[in-house]
Amino acid sequence: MTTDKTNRSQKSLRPLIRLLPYITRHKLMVSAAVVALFSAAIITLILPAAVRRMIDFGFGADDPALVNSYFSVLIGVVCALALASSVRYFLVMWIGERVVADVRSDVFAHMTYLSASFYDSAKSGEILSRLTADTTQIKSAFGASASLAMRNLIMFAGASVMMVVTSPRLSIIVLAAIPVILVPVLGFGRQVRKRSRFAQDTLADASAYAGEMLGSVRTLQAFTYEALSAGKYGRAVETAFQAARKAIVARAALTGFAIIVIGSSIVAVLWIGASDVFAGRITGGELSQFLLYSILAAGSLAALSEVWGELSQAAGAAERLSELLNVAPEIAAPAQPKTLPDTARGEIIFDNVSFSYRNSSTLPVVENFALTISPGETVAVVGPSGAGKSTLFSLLMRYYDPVDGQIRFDGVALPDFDPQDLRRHIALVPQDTVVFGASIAENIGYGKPEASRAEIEAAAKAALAADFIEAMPEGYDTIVGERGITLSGGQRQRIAIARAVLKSAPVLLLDEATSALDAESESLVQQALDSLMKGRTTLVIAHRLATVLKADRIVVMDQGKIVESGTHDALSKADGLYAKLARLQFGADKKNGMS
Ligand SMILES: Nc1ncnc2c1ncn2[C@@H]1O[C@H](COP(=O)(O)OP(=O)(O)OP(=O)(O)O)[C@@H](O)[C@H]1O
Repeated sequence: MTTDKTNRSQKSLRPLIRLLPYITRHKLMVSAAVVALFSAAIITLILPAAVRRMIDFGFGADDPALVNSYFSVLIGVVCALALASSVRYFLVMWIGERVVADVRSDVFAHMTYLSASFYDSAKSGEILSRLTADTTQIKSAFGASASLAMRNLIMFAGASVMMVVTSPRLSIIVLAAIPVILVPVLGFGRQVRKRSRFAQDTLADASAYAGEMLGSVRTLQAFTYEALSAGKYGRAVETAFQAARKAIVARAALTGFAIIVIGSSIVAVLWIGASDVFAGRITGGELSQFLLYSILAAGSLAALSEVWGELSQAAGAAERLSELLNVAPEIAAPAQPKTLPDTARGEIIFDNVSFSYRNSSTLPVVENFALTISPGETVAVVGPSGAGKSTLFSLLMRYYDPVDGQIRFDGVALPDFDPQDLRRHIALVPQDTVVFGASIAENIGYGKPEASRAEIEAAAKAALAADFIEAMPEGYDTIVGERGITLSGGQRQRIAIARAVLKSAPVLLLDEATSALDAESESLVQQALDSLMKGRTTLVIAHRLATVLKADRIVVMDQGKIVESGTHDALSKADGLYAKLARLQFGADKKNGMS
């Protein structure tokens, strides 16, 4: 997604066009900024003409009164310039900040809708880097650079016209130098663009690595991997530095080159101009005026060459953000989605479903899977690791669509629903509960965003979590997760159960924890689950004998297929895969398994 595209479409500033809608949204501010830009440029262009008149008619005619009146007008001009410039600065920076804020929110919002298959191959650190580093580049482009470019373009055009008006002869010398400057500038610009995109890509890769490492810092320390990972990150940052260095070298060379060409043509103009004054072809004032205009024109051109580099960098950043915005969610709502009533029954049918993950080998992970789960029924799925049990859940939640066959919820095929509507009717209690860096109340509230505090507390009670929550320093307002209190495995699970209670969905997907909870936590979790499962269609990936004993039916999966199904007693007698698994996983007899 990154470096492989490094060399693609770097020839233009075209990616910036994608950002135009973000700018045109603020028409008033943009028009005001353009007015301020033009005013500041025009006022600056008046100055050399005023200087010439002062020299020729004030000093030349030995008229101090005229010089005095010029100076007082000049103070007024300076004030007007100051006002126009500060208004321009404010408006232009405002637009830059606004555009970046809008782009950031849009990219993040878009990312939250992308499908599981996108995240199977994407790196979250890299996306974060795009959200922060790339948008910052765009800010500087739309804030400073775009306004500089416009101001300098206006100045360059105005100053060039005024140069020709002042002295066509001298103008020819200056204008002849322009192609000599522009051609290499464009060449260098391309180099800068290519190299800075490479630097940004490398940095994004390094950020992805840092994010992954810091996210699992305990594992990193457990394997004494500190020095190795620091070295790896250091090398990645070094590569980014080297890439940035190359971009800087190209820009430095560009700046030096521009100054030499521009400086020499100014000296040449002065030289020839001086002899013209001696020969009486122009006045001293005209030469000063011409010189000031050519300095303005040259200054604008030099600034433009720098701005070109910055805009090119921003184009790279915009291109990378466009890539993200162009990824369409694979799982989307149909044009006319069917809706599930609040009283949905919760009947689930897997109709000869086959599925394989696109990013791994083409071997089917689920194959011809056929299962009907009646409303209110509890089905336990057991099977060896990698059999495809969790994949069933992913298919039912519609993170992925089957390659073949169909899954139906209350008789309607899943793609006929809006995925959000479908997911609102399924409560998932995962094996590893994710606890967010927020208060306990907010964490439980994930089950139902509009839930009241009383509902949240009732859900916690039903999940047998109220006691440990109330014992915490700030009760339901205690911050947990990142930078807060870390919860134990059993506590996390009860938070997940509370979420599911709050959600009160007709279908419950339960992925039992494999990690051994202590006997007390386990019995609390089990009790909480028992009351949650009542009256709901439940599909449970079972790791405990207690669960399989309670299930209405047990389905045994191996290599994506159902190999056996029935009750515990019937399957134990059959002496197939279940009997083997039961001996290994749940212990040889019921007593062991229940403990
Ligand atoms: N996101 C994914 N991308 C590619 N392959 C995947 C993905 N998730 C799972 N797999 C593969 O699909 C197969 C089935 O995985 P799944 O997680 O469904 O098995 P499971 O029965 O739940 O295993 P366990 O009991 O160990 O959790 C495995 O071979 C796994 O490597």
